Amino acid sequence: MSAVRMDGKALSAKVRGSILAETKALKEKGVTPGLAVIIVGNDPASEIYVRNKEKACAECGFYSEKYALPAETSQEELLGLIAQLNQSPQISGILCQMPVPEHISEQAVIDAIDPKKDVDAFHPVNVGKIMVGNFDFVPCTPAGVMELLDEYGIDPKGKECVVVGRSNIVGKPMSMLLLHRHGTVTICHSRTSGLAAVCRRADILVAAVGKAGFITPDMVKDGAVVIDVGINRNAEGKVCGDVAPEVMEKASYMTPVPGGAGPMTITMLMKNTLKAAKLQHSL
Ligand SMILES: Nc1nc(=O)c2c([nH]1)NC[C@@H]1CN(c3ccc(C(=O)N[C@@H](CCC(=O)O)C(=O)O)cc3)C=[N+]21
Repeated sequence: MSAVRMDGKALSAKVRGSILAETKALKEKGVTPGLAVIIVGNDPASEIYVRNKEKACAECGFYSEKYALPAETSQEELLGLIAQLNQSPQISGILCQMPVPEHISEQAVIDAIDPKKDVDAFHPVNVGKIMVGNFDFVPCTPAGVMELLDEYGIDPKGKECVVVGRSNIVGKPMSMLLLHRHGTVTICHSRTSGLAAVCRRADILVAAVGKAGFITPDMVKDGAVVIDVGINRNAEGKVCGDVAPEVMEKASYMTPVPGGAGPMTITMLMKNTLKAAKLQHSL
Protein backbone atom coordinates (compact mmCIF):
# COMPACT_ATOMS: atom_id res chain seq x y z
CA MET A 1 0.00 0.00 0.00
CA SER A 2 1.15 3.49 -0.75
CA ALA A 3 0.97 6.39 1.69
CA VAL A 4 -1.58 9.18 1.51
CA ARG A 5 0.20 12.23 0.10
CA MET A 6 -0.11 15.18 2.49
CA ASP A 7 -0.72 18.03 0.08
CA GLY A 8 0.96 21.18 1.38
CA LYS A 9 0.14 23.09 -1.78
CA ALA A 10 -3.60 22.53 -1.45
CA LEU A 11 -3.63 23.28 2.28
CA SER A 12 -1.57 26.41 1.63
CA ALA A 13 -4.08 27.67 -0.91
CA LYS A 14 -6.88 27.12 1.59
CA VAL A 15 -5.09 28.84 4.48
CA ARG A 16 -3.95 31.74 2.27
CA GLY A 17 -7.58 32.20 1.24
CA SER A 18 -8.65 32.62 4.84
CA ILE A 19 -5.69 34.94 5.54
CA LEU A 20 -6.79 37.11 2.57
CA ALA A 21 -10.32 37.29 3.98
CA GLU A 22 -8.97 38.38 7.36
CA THR A 23 -6.64 40.90 5.70
CA LYS A 24 -9.60 42.48 3.91
CA ALA A 25 -11.42 42.89 7.23
CA LEU A 26 -8.28 44.36 8.79
CA LYS A 27 -7.85 46.84 5.93
CA GLU A 28 -11.34 48.14 6.61
CA LYS A 29 -10.07 49.05 10.05
CA GLY A 30 -7.16 50.88 8.41
CA VAL A 31 -4.51 48.24 9.05
CA THR A 32 -2.53 46.53 6.27
CA PRO A 33 -0.11 43.76 7.25
CA GLY A 34 3.36 44.52 5.86
CA LEU A 35 6.36 42.24 5.48
CA ALA A 36 9.95 43.32 4.85
CA VAL A 37 12.17 40.64 3.35
CA ILE A 38 15.93 41.17 3.33
CA ILE A 39 18.27 39.09 1.22
CA VAL A 40 22.03 39.59 1.34
CA GLY A 41 24.08 38.25 -1.58
CA ASN A 42 22.82 36.14 -4.46
CA ASP A 43 22.37 32.53 -3.43
CA PRO A 44 20.08 31.06 -6.15
CA ALA A 45 18.00 28.95 -3.72
CA SER A 46 17.47 31.95 -1.42
CA GLU A 47 16.35 34.00 -4.41
CA ILE A 48 13.67 31.39 -5.23
CA TYR A 49 12.39 31.38 -1.63
CA VAL A 50 12.30 35.17 -1.45
CA ARG A 51 10.35 35.32 -4.71
CA ASN A 52 7.87 32.77 -3.29
CA LYS A 53 7.49 34.90 -0.16
CA GLU A 54 6.72 38.04 -2.20
CA LYS A 55 4.19 36.08 -4.23
CA ALA A 56 2.53 34.82 -1.04
CA CYS A 57 2.32 38.40 0.30
CA ALA A 58 0.46 39.43 -2.84
CA GLU A 59 -1.91 36.45 -2.54
CA CYS A 60 -2.72 37.42 1.06
CA GLY A 61 -3.26 41.12 0.27
CA PHE A 62 -0.20 42.25 2.23
CA TYR A 63 2.10 45.18 1.65
CA SER A 64 5.68 44.00 1.11
CA GLU A 65 9.13 45.46 0.75
CA LYS A 66 12.14 43.59 -0.57
CA TYR A 67 15.71 44.62 0.18
CA ALA A 68 18.23 42.85 -2.05
CA LEU A 69 21.60 43.84 -0.64
CA PRO A 70 24.99 43.06 -2.21
CA ALA A 71 27.12 40.29 -0.65
CA GLU A 72 29.67 42.90 0.52
CA THR A 73 27.11 44.69 2.74
CA SER A 74 28.63 45.24 6.18
CA GLN A 75 27.00 43.96 9.34
CA GLU A 76 26.66 47.58 10.48
CA GLU A 77 24.71 48.52 7.34
CA LEU A 78 22.43 45.50 7.70
CA LEU A 79 21.74 46.21 11.37
CA GLY A 80 21.07 49.83 10.42
CA LEU A 81 18.40 48.75 7.94
CA ILE A 82 16.82 46.46 10.54
CA ALA A 83 16.76 49.30 13.09
CA GLN A 84 14.95 51.45 10.53
CA LEU A 85 12.41 48.68 9.75
CA ASN A 86 11.84 48.12 13.48
CA GLN A 87 10.57 51.73 13.59
CA SER A 88 8.55 51.66 10.35
CA PRO A 89 4.77 51.72 10.93
CA GLN A 90 4.06 50.06 7.54
CA ILE A 91 6.15 47.05 8.46
CA SER A 92 4.57 44.42 10.73
CA GLY A 93 7.13 41.69 10.16
CA ILE A 94 10.83 41.52 9.26
CA LEU A 95 12.59 38.52 7.79
CA CYS A 96 16.26 38.33 6.90
CA GLN A 97 16.80 35.34 4.65
CA MET A 98 19.40 32.92 6.04
CA PRO A 99 22.18 32.13 5.48
CA VAL A 100 23.87 35.54 5.49
CA PRO A 101 27.45 35.98 4.17
CA GLU A 102 30.21 34.79 6.52
CA HIS A 103 31.38 38.23 7.63
CA ILE A 104 27.94 38.85 9.17
CA SER A 105 26.90 37.21 12.44
CA GLU A 106 23.58 35.40 12.05
CA GLN A 107 22.87 35.78 15.77
CA ALA A 108 23.54 39.54 15.67
CA VAL A 109 20.97 39.85 12.87
CA ILE A 110 18.39 37.79 14.75
CA ASP A 111 18.98 39.74 17.98
CA ALA A 112 18.52 43.07 16.15
CA ILE A 113 14.96 42.32 15.00
CA ASP A 114 12.27 43.63 17.34
CA PRO A 115 10.70 40.48 18.89
CA LYS A 116 7.27 41.92 18.05
CA LYS A 117 8.23 41.91 14.34
CA ASP A 118 10.16 38.62 14.44
CA VAL A 119 7.84 36.61 12.20
CA ASP A 120 10.45 33.82 11.87
CA ALA A 121 10.32 33.40 15.68
CA PHE A 122 14.13 33.17 15.76
CA HIS A 123 14.76 35.86 18.41
CA PRO A 124 15.78 34.47 21.83
CA VAL A 125 12.70 36.10 23.41
CA ASN A 126 10.40 34.20 21.04
CA VAL A 127 12.44 31.00 21.32
CA GLY A 128 12.03 31.22 25.10
CA LYS A 129 8.30 31.74 24.77
CA ILE A 130 8.02 28.64 22.60
CA MET A 131 9.86 26.62 25.24
CA VAL A 132 7.45 27.86 27.92
CA GLY A 133 4.44 27.20 25.70
CA ASN A 134 3.05 30.74 25.63
CA PHE A 135 3.86 32.22 22.24
CA ASP A 136 2.63 34.68 19.61
CA PHE A 137 4.75 33.48 16.69
CA VAL A 138 5.27 29.84 15.86
CA PRO A 139 8.39 29.04 13.83
CA CYS A 140 7.22 28.68 10.24
CA THR A 141 8.35 25.20 9.23
CA PRO A 142 7.27 23.43 12.45
CA ALA A 143 3.99 25.39 12.42
CA GLY A 144 3.35 24.24 8.87
CA VAL A 145 3.97 20.63 9.84
CA MET A 146 1.50 20.89 12.74
CA GLU A 147 -1.16 22.30 10.39
CA LEU A 148 -0.58 19.43 7.97
CA LEU A 149 -0.95 16.89 10.80
CA ASP A 150 -4.19 18.56 11.93
CA GLU A 151 -5.56 18.71 8.40
CA TYR A 152 -5.10 14.96 7.99
CA GLY A 153 -6.51 14.16 11.44
CA ILE A 154 -3.20 13.01 12.92
CA ASP A 155 -3.00 13.73 16.65
CA PRO A 156 0.50 13.50 18.22
CA LYS A 157 -1.00 12.88 21.68
CA GLY A 158 0.60 9.84 23.27
CA LYS A 159 2.45 8.92 20.08
CA GLU A 160 6.14 8.20 19.59
CA CYS A 161 7.47 11.20 17.68
CA VAL A 162 11.04 11.07 16.40
CA VAL A 163 12.63 14.22 15.01
CA VAL A 164 15.85 13.71 13.07
CA GLY A 165 17.80 16.97 13.18
CA ARG A 166 18.35 19.48 16.00
CA SER A 167 18.64 22.85 14.25
CA ASN A 168 17.35 25.99 15.91
CA ILE A 169 15.02 26.68 12.99
CA VAL A 170 13.46 23.24 12.53
CA GLY A 171 14.46 20.32 14.78
CA LYS A 172 14.33 22.01 18.17
CA PRO A 173 11.12 24.02 17.75
CA MET A 174 9.45 21.06 15.96
CA SER A 175 10.19 18.90 19.00
CA MET A 176 8.68 21.52 21.32
CA LEU A 177 5.45 21.81 19.30
CA LEU A 178 5.01 18.03 19.27
CA LEU A 179 5.69 17.97 23.02
CA HIS A 180 3.09 20.71 23.64
CA ARG A 181 0.63 18.49 21.82
CA HIS A 182 1.49 15.61 24.18
CA GLY A 183 3.71 13.58 21.87
CA THR A 184 6.53 11.48 23.34
CA VAL A 185 9.43 13.16 21.60
CA THR A 186 12.92 11.90 20.77
CA ILE A 187 15.42 14.18 19.06
CA CYS A 188 18.10 12.44 16.99
CA HIS A 189 21.20 13.85 15.35
CA SER A 190 24.52 12.92 13.79
CA ARG A 191 25.88 11.46 17.07
CA THR A 192 22.82 9.32 17.84
CA SER A 193 23.80 5.67 18.11
CA GLY A 194 21.50 3.12 16.55
CA LEU A 195 19.67 5.81 14.58
CA ALA A 196 17.73 3.37 12.37
CA ALA A 197 16.34 1.54 15.41
CA VAL A 198 15.28 4.81 17.07
CA CYS A 199 13.57 5.94 13.86
CA ARG A 200 11.74 2.60 13.60
CA ARG A 201 10.03 3.35 16.92
CA ALA A 202 8.35 6.41 15.43
CA ASP A 203 4.62 6.70 14.84
CA ILE A 204 5.44 10.18 13.52
CA LEU A 205 8.87 10.60 11.96
CA VAL A 206 10.10 14.08 11.04
CA ALA A 207 13.19 14.29 8.83
CA ALA A 208 15.06 17.60 9.02
CA VAL A 209 18.58 16.54 8.14
CA GLY A 210 19.45 18.21 4.85
CA LYS A 211 20.69 15.06 3.09
CA ALA A 212 18.87 13.70 0.04
CA GLY A 213 17.38 10.24 0.59
CA PHE A 214 18.79 9.97 4.15
CA ILE A 215 15.70 8.19 5.52
CA THR A 216 15.44 4.75 3.91
CA PRO A 217 12.58 2.20 4.21
CA ASP A 218 14.47 0.10 6.81
CA MET A 219 14.28 3.12 9.19
CA VAL A 220 10.50 3.38 9.01
CA LYS A 221 7.85 1.42 10.90
CA ASP A 222 4.97 0.05 8.83
CA GLY A 223 2.15 2.59 8.80
CA ALA A 224 4.20 5.49 10.24
CA VAL A 225 3.46 9.12 9.36
CA VAL A 226 6.56 10.51 7.65
CA ILE A 227 7.16 14.24 7.42
CA ASP A 228 9.93 15.36 5.08
CA VAL A 229 11.28 18.81 5.83
CA GLY A 230 14.42 18.49 3.70
CA ILE A 231 14.99 20.66 0.66
CA ASN A 232 17.94 19.24 -1.29
CA ARG A 233 19.00 19.18 -4.88
CA ASN A 234 20.06 15.89 -6.44
CA ALA A 235 22.75 15.39 -9.09
CA GLU A 236 20.37 16.52 -11.87
CA GLY A 237 19.51 19.67 -9.90
CA LYS A 238 16.03 18.41 -9.08
CA VAL A 239 14.52 19.38 -5.70
CA CYS A 240 14.21 16.39 -3.38
CA GLY A 241 13.68 15.72 0.31
CA ASP A 242 15.49 13.82 3.08
CA VAL A 243 13.25 10.79 2.65
CA ALA A 244 13.87 8.18 -0.05
CA PRO A 245 10.83 7.84 -2.37
CA GLU A 246 10.49 4.09 -1.58
CA VAL A 247 9.38 5.04 1.95
CA MET A 248 5.99 5.90 0.35
CA GLU A 249 5.31 2.14 0.26
CA LYS A 250 5.77 1.77 4.05
CA ALA A 251 4.26 4.96 5.43
CA SER A 252 0.55 5.60 6.00
CA TYR A 253 0.89 9.34 5.34
CA MET A 254 3.80 11.23 3.84
CA THR A 255 4.62 14.77 2.77
CA PRO A 256 6.02 15.17 -0.76
CA VAL A 257 8.99 17.37 -1.68
CA PRO A 258 8.27 19.69 -3.37
CA GLY A 259 4.67 20.50 -2.41
CA GLY A 260 4.61 19.47 1.25
CA ALA A 261 6.28 21.30 4.13
CA GLY A 262 7.86 23.98 1.84
CA PRO A 263 4.71 25.83 0.77
CA MET A 264 3.31 25.50 4.30
CA THR A 265 6.44 27.21 5.68
CA ILE A 266 5.71 30.29 3.60
CA THR A 267 2.03 30.20 4.47
CA MET A 268 2.87 30.17 8.19
CA LEU A 269 5.11 33.19 7.60
CA MET A 270 2.01 34.97 6.26
CA LYS A 271 0.02 33.86 9.30
CA ASN A 272 2.69 35.28 11.62
CA THR A 273 2.77 38.55 9.68
CA LEU A 274 -1.00 38.91 10.00
CA LYS A 275 -0.70 38.14 13.72
CA ALA A 276 2.08 40.74 14.09
CA ALA A 277 -0.08 43.41 12.44
CA LYS A 278 -2.97 42.60 14.77
CA LEU A 279 -0.79 42.62 17.89
CA GLN A 280 0.84 45.92 16.93
CA HIS A 281 -2.60 47.50 16.58
CA SER A 282 -4.10 45.70 19.60
CA LEU A 283 -6.68 44.00 17.34
N1 LIG B 1 15.03 33.83 7.82
C1 LIG B 1 14.72 32.71 7.17
N2 LIG B 1 13.47 32.20 7.28
C2 LIG B 1 13.12 31.07 6.62
O1 LIG B 1 11.97 30.60 6.74
C3 LIG B 1 14.10 30.42 5.80
C4 LIG B 1 15.38 30.99 5.72
N3 LIG B 1 15.66 32.12 6.41
N4 LIG B 1 16.33 30.40 4.97
C5 LIG B 1 16.09 29.23 4.19
C6 LIG B 1 14.96 28.38 4.73
C7 LIG B 1 14.34 27.49 3.69
N5 LIG B 1 12.97 27.93 3.54
C8 LIG B 1 12.08 27.48 2.57
C9 LIG B 1 10.87 28.05 2.36
C10 LIG B 1 10.03 27.63 1.34
C11 LIG B 1 10.39 26.62 0.50
C12 LIG B 1 9.48 26.24 -0.62
O2 LIG B 1 8.63 26.99 -1.04
N6 LIG B 1 9.63 25.06 -1.21
C13 LIG B 1 8.83 24.64 -2.33
C14 LIG B 1 9.61 24.77 -3.63
C15 LIG B 1 11.03 24.29 -3.57
C16 LIG B 1 11.88 24.71 -4.80
O3 LIG B 1 11.36 24.66 -5.92
O4 LIG B 1 13.06 25.04 -4.58
C17 LIG B 1 8.33 23.23 -2.09
O5 LIG B 1 8.88 22.54 -1.21
O6 LIG B 1 7.37 22.84 -2.73
C18 LIG B 1 11.60 26.00 0.71
C19 LIG B 1 12.43 26.42 1.74
C20 LIG B 1 12.75 28.99 4.36
N7 LIG B 1 13.84 29.27 5.08
